[in-house]
Amino acid sequence: MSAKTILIKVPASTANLGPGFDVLGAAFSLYLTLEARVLSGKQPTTITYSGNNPHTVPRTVRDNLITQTASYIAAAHGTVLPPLDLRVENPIPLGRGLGSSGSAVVAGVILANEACGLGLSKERMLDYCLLIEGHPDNVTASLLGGFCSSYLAVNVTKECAMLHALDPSEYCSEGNNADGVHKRASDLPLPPIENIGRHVKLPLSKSIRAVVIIPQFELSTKLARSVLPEAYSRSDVIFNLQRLSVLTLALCSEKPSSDLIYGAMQDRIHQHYRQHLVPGLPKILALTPAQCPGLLGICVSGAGPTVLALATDNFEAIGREVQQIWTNSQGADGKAIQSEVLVLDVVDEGATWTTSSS
Ligand SMILES: Nc1ncnc2c1ncn2[C@@H]1O[C@H](COP(=O)(O)OP(=O)(O)OP(=O)(O)O)[C@@H](O)[C@H]1O
Ligand SMILES: N[C@@H](CCO)C(=O)O
Repeated sequence: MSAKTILIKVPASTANLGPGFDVLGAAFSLYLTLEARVLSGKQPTTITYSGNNPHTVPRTVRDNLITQTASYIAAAHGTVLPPLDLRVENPIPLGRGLGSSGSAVVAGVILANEACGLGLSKERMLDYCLLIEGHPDNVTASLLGGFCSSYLAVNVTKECAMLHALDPSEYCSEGNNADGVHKRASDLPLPPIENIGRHVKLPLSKSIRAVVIIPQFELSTKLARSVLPEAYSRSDVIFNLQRLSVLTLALCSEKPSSDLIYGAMQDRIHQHYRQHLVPGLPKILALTPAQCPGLLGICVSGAGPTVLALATDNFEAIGREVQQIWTNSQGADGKAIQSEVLVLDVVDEGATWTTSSS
């Protein structure tokens, strides 16, 4: 019998870009890659993982985000994921604001589509990604690529809560299908909704590169979302709306202006509420284009703690300025915060994959 091999490549992403909380996202030139060999018979699924903090990544189908996602998609189509030999290489740091969970969810949806031959369109895959991730910014960029602006056409909060309340053992099988641990779509408490989101891809200026400064500590999105208020004042909402509309166009200008962009990347919806989770953040966000030539604007990447500086020049020098502030700040362990600088491009192409039989 011929063996199927699936190769999947998914970009990292940033989200929010300042005022665009849960709206703006961009795909980065940093990729999770996954090779899946479909095994025959009743062999168990095996997962090998290399990358950032590998010991923290679960290797069982029920606990690993990629296989959990793939199993859910399979179950929602009345089938099970076949046994797999999965090899994941992931340079995207976990829990740092570079969309690692979004990339894992995208990889999981594609994996189910290919391993189970579901024939889903990209739009339908996006529906599932949105349903699982719960907010559109990271997964839209990772799946489709580019600089994206998106909204949810359906309020998925309730449905996401239902999905996350499911015990993965209700829809995951360890690959030995003999145990028959799966539910059919009609048995799942979550009906798979269609057309969940809408998005546009914006033509980001080619002269803009992203400097990401990644501290060595993690911050889970769950925690970073839990500290946000339920309601905002009218003045704070207006503050963000005004900047968001200017920012989206200003970032697409042939000659991006720091005079427009720096102020347009200010935010009152999330960064202030999260700053106690990221030591040194107020000082970092106060860096200006006058102090750092080439800097257009600076913000928290996603839910943090990584900092994103958009720039047209002096990328490494800008990264070093941020690093210096962290070196002079104390982390939770009382020590200076070490960090890594990457200079990345926003990539037009999102997730790609090939499936071959040998
Ligand atoms: N490749 C992966 N394989 C398995 N689990 C993963 C993978 N990538 C991420 N995860 C899971 O997602 C968690 C991180 O998700 P979280 O949403 O907290 O942060 P993030 O996605 O890196 O940041 P942000 O959402 O702010 O961009 C990890 O701790 C891990 O449990
Ligand atoms: N918009 C999301 C991105 C992180 O996943 C947030 O800031 O919580």
